[in-house]
Amino acid sequence: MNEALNVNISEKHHFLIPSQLLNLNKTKDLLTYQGRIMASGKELVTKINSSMMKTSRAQDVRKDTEKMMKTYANWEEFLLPAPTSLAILGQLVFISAKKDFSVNHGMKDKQFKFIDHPDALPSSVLHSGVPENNLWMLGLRALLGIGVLVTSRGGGILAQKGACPLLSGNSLRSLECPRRQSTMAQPVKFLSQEEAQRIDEELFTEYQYSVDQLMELAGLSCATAIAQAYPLESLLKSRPAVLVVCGPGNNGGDGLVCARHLKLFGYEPRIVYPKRPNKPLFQNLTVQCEKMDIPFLPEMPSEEEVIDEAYNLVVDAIFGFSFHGAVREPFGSIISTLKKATVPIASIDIPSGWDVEKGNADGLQPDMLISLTAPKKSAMHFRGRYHYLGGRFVPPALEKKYQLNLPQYPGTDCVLRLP
Ligand SMILES: NC(=O)C1=CN([C@@H]2O[C@H](COP(=O)(O)OP(=O)(O)OC[C@H]3O[C@@H](n4cnc5c(N)ncnc54)[C@H](O)[C@@H]3O)[C@@H](O)[C@H]2O)[C@@H](O)CC1
Ligand SMILES: [K+]
Repeated sequence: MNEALNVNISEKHHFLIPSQLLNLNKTKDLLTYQGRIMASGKELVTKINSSMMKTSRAQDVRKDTEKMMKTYANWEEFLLPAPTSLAILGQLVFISAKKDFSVNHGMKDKQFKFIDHPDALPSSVLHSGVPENNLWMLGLRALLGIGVLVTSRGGGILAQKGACPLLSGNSLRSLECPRRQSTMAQPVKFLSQEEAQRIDEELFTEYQYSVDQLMELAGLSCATAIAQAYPLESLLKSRPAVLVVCGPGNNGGDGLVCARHLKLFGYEPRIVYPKRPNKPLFQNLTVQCEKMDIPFLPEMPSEEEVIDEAYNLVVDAIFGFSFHGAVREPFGSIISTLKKATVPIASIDIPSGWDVEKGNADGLQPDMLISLTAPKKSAMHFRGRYHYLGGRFVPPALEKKYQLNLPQYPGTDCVLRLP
């Protein structure tokens, strides 16, 4: 068997299975995708056989395997501009794309072209119907805790454990994952409150950064991550309104910067800023927002229904890693209202009101968390959909000193989605 197969697993995603790892005669088992896609062996064999016999023209493919393969394209054309591809054992395993493609059309000798990049092994996984492969993969997955990464054009990673962060890029460069092996062995560090504060201090004193500098990068990361997770076109309300609730410290400052960038990205932020520090940094950030026509609300809407009706998202920039003790007013009431709201909440650095290390099971349960610099211990209790890392400004020497084991950000991106 020397043909690669393209097997549809959902409306949007396709698996590409290289020939050497798939033996149709032995295909008895299941094709699975993280427990979501299941095709019984017999059914799978039938589908695969039917697709293999009808791959000479795209129309045939479309006609006979409508759900399996749609319009054709040379798969190589899609590697650079469109989907993310994965490699395993030095071979391309699958391509996922919103666009349709075919691997059998126009390829020399109908051979599948391998991409030699064994480093990508830990970040991808093959699910084939071959029992031996299944066993092998089960063992490998158990060993490495790896999962499948499926990405789609222009979209973010669809949440897979152990997925190579670089693979969120959409070019062949994304197959390179130079720091992955070390991060597999040493996962990203979750900081204690004291460590977070020491790193913060060191950045300003030893490394001579100004707060404005890092806050700008932190706020930009937050806006970028939000735009990735909640793209404008996905918002349910007709206006892309976002409520940004800012607290009295630097976390609140991150919120102001985030609001400014969200506005530049096309969102309509509105800010609640009840306790404004009397410092030039925060005053300047406030003026910048005002001059960009970002409204400051006179007070927090006290009813959650109002928030749910008017906003697509709430950015929680109330407290960060210096929070401690019981929440004082007016933030106690604000957090209570947010707890009752149903719109997604994106928390900057720490869900406000959470103990920095222990979290808070009865507190806010945000849909998104953007950890800055490195996640704090409380992030282990985060149960929302999107956990991003932002604040790509840590000097390597500082990273090394605190053994942060930060994962590699993709290309020039300032954010990275964590598993
Ligand atoms: N070091 C870093 O990596 C960076 C950190 N940044 C941000 O800075 C944050 C830390 O900022 P801060 O140290 O100013 O602290 P926070 O923003 O976490 O909050 C401190 C403020 O909250 C108040 N507060 C604390 N506990 C309270 C309670 N129980 N009830 C009511 N008010 C309470 C304090 O009085 C103080 O005004 C980080 O979480 C992050 O968001 C970024 O701005 C820049 C880079
Ligand atoms: K926060």
